[in-house]
Amino acid sequence: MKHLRRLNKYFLKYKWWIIPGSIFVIISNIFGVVPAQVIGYAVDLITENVQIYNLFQGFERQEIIYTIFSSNLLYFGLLVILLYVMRGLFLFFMRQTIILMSRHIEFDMKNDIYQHYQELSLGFYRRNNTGDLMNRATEDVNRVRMYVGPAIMYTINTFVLSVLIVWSMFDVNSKLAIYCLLPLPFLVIIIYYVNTLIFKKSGKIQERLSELSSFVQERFSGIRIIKSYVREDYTRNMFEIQSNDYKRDSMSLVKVSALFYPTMLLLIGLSTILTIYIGGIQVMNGSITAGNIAEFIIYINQLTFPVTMLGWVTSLIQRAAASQKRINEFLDIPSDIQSTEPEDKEITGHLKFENVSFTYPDTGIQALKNLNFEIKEGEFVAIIGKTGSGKSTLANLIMRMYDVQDGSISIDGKNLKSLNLKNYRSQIGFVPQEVFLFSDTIKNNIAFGLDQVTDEEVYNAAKNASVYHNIIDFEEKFETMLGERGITLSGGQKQRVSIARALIKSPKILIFDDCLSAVDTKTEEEILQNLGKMMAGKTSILIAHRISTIKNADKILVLDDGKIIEQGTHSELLSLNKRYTELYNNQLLEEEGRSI
Ligand SMILES: Nc1ncnc2c1ncn2[C@@H]1O[C@H](COP(=O)(O)OP(=O)(O)OP(=O)(O)O)[C@@H](O)[C@H]1O
Repeated sequence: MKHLRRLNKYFLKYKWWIIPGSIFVIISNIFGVVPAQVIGYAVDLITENVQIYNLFQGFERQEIIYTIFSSNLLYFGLLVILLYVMRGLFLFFMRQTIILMSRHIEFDMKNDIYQHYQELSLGFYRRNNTGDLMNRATEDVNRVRMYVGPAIMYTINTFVLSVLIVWSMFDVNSKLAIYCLLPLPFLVIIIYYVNTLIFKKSGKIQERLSELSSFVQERFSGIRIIKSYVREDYTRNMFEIQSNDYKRDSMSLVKVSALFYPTMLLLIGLSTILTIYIGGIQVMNGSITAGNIAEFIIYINQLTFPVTMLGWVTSLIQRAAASQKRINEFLDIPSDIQSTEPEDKEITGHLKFENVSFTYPDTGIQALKNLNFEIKEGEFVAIIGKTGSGKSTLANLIMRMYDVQDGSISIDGKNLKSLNLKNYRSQIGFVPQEVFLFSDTIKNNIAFGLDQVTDEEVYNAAKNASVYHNIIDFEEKFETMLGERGITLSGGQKQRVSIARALIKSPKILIFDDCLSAVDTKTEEEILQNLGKMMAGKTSILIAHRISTIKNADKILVLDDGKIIEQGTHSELLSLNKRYTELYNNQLLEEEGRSI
C-alpha cells in the first residue's frame, strides 16, 4: 500500500474534484436509502387502509375513504420517483467529478512517466525491454487509474451506503437486523477470495496476451527471413502453442467467473428468506409491521451492491499497489547522465580524450582502453579499424550517451560531464550507423532536430546529402510518407536522408558513424565533396571502413581492440608502413580484383 502514497500529490492537485465528489456520493446514497422507508410506510398504509375500507363496507363513506387512500398512494409513488431521480442526478455528479479526476490523473501520470523515460540513459534501455517499458506506461497506469477513480468512488459509496442501511435496519428492529446481516460476512469473504482468483487469472491472461502480441509483432517484422528460410509451418506451430496457452488460461477464468454470480445470489436469497421468516414471526408478535419487512427486503438488495464492491475494490487496490510499485521502480531510477552546470554554452568543437577507458556496464565488455587524442576546432578526423574495435563506442562517448569510467573527455577545455547535456547535444549533428527514420514525411524526418525550419533549408540539406534528386522523383516529393504507412527507401537513400537530418542543424560537431556504407563510390564522392563545404570550420568525425573515404582527413585514428594503434595523416600513416598501410594495400588489391 505504501507504493500508492506516490499518488497523493495528484490527489492534492485535484482536491477540488475529490472533495465535491465525495459529498455527491453521500448525498446520492441518502436519496437511495430513504425510498425504502417510504415504501415501508406505503405498505403499512395499504394494510391499514384496506382494513378501514372493509369496515365501511355498505356505507357511503367507503367511497371517500377509497379516494383519500388512492391519492395517498399516488403521493407516495411520486415521492419515491422523485427520490430516485435525485439519487440519479447526484450519481451523475459523482461520476462527473471522481471518474473525470481519475482520467486527469491518468493523463498526468502517463506524461510524467514518458518524460522520465526520455531522461534515462541508453544503458537503461539496454537493460529493459521495450514491451516492459510500454506496459508500465499503459497497462500499469490503467490499473492505477482504476484505483484513483472507481476504487475510491466505490469505497466511499460502500462505506456510506452500508452505514446508512445498517443504521436504518437497527433503528427498525435490531434482532431482525442481526439475522439479515448474518450471511453477509460470508459473502464478503467469498467475493474477496473469488475476485483475487479472477484477478490472478486475468493477470496471467494479460501476460499471455502480451507474449502472443510480441511474438506476432517480431515474426511479422522478420517475415522476409521466415519466407526465405521456408519456416512458415514452424512459425505457425509456435504461434499455435502460444495461442493454446492463452486459450487454456482464458477457459479457467470463465469457470471461476461462472461460479461467482450464482454463489452471490444464493447468499442474498438466504438473507431474504431469513428476513421473511424471522420478520414474519415478529409481525405476528406485533413488534414490527409488514411494511418493515418490505423495507428490510429493499435494504438487503441494496446491500448486495456495496458488499460485492467490497471484494472487487479490495482486489482493485491490491492490483493498483502492485502496478504502482512497478511504475515507481522506473520512476526512482535517476538518469545516470547528469550535468553539473545548467547554463547553455556555445561550443567551438575542441575535443580532447585523456586516458579514456570504457566498459559497457551491463555486459562487462571493455570497448575502449586508455585513449589519448585531441581534435582541434574545425578539424576533420577520421576513425578506421576492424569491426568491434570500438569506433561506435567512441562516437557514443562524444555524444555522452554513456559516461566514461576512467579518464576524461573535455570540450573546449571543460569536462564533458559538466556541460548542459541538452544544450551540448543540440550542437552536435550525429548520423548513426543504424539509420532510423520515423513513419512521417521525408521533410519532417530531415527537419527532426529543429523546431522551426523553412522548406529552403530542407531542400539544401537534401542537396548536400545528395538525396534531393531522389526525393523530387517521388510523386509527393518532400511530403512523401515513409515507414509502415508509406514508401520504403533504399538503404543508401535512408543513409542520405539521415545525413541531411544532421546537416540541417548546422552543428558545431558533426559525427558520421559509418554512414556511407550503403552508397556507391560515385555518390560517396559527391557526398564527401558537399560535406567538404559543409564541414568547413566545423569539427567533423567520420567513422569509415574505406580508406578512399578518409584519406583527406586532417587526422586519422586507427583503432584496434579498443586501443589507438596509429594516428596521423594519410601520408604519415603510410610512411609508418604498419597496420594502416596493410589495410590500404588490402583495399587496393580488392579494388584491382573488382576492376579485372
Ligand atoms: N550497447 C552495448 N552493450 C554492450 N556491449 C557493446 C555495446 N555496443 C558495443 N558493445 C561491444 O563493444 C565492443 C565495441 O563495439 P563497437 O560497436 O564500438 O565497435 P565498432 O568498431 O563500431 O564495430 P563495427 O565496425 O562493426 O560497427 C564490441 O565488442 C561490442 O560487442
